[in-house]
Amino acid sequence: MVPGQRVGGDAPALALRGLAKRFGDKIAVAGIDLDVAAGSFFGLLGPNGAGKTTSLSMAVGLLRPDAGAAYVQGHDVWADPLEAKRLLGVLPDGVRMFDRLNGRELLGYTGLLRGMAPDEIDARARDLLDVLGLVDAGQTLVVDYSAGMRKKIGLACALLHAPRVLVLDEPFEAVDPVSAALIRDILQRYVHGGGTVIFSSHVMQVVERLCSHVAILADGHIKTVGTLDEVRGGRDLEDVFVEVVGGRTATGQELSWL
Ligand SMILES: Nc1ncnc2c1ncn2[C@@H]1O[C@H](COP(=O)(O)OP(=O)(O)OP(=O)(O)O)[C@@H](O)[C@H]1O
Repeated sequence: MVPGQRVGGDAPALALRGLAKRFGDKIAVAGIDLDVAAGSFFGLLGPNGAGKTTSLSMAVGLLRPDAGAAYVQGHDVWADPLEAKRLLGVLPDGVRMFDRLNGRELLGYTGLLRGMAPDEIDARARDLLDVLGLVDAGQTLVVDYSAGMRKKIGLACALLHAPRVLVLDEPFEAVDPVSAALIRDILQRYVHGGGTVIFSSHVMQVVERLCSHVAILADGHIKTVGTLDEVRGGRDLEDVFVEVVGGRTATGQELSWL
């Protein structure tokens, strides 16, 4: 039995074992191993095209890996999807929503798919729309939402069934600062209450402020992983990130014609 398959209280919230994906000649994810302990606030960092979305999509059962496995509290996401997905709340990036529903209907539909009772769905939907500042948008079709509003209704859908593990792809992208502060607060309270959050981001300040643990992904490989302090090593996270991913620095000569 591999460690990720341990079921029970001491199982990692999320364990990835040799997860790999290729698109044609492009190796998007090169066989990654990762353990996220329950109760962690885990930030997945990486430059554009590093493989973050591909990794998270495979980890939550949205994209079938070419090789490897993913376990949520010991339940194999692909072999035992019902139990794994019961524990999971997911905010995917770029996955089409049922956007011809309004916000309230989308939450209602999500709750019914989750097997929740209609009264409970109504009460929680009301709370979530209120907290996320979407009450007025409750009657608006999701197709007419702004990018930030779509993120927020997606987050509401992920939270609705009170999952134990949240996997959020770029939850702060396109969200205004007031909403971002609110989402940070909700997620911090969720982790203090024993939940686990794994999220991808490009925003170092958010990761430094929130995360207990960090991994940096580049070219489909995990380059470094550990507690925030271990990864930072007493430096700015941004400096570590640029060094780890091999970023170029400006010479001042770029686009001289501009
Ligand atoms: N459906 C697909 N078909 C072909 N190539 C893909 C597909 N999805 C992802 N890729 C490629 O796989 C690599 C990893 O993409 P991925 O979206 O996982 O990166 P990312 O780290 O999430 O990037 P970003 O920060 O820009 O969102 C990229 O080179 C991308 O072009």
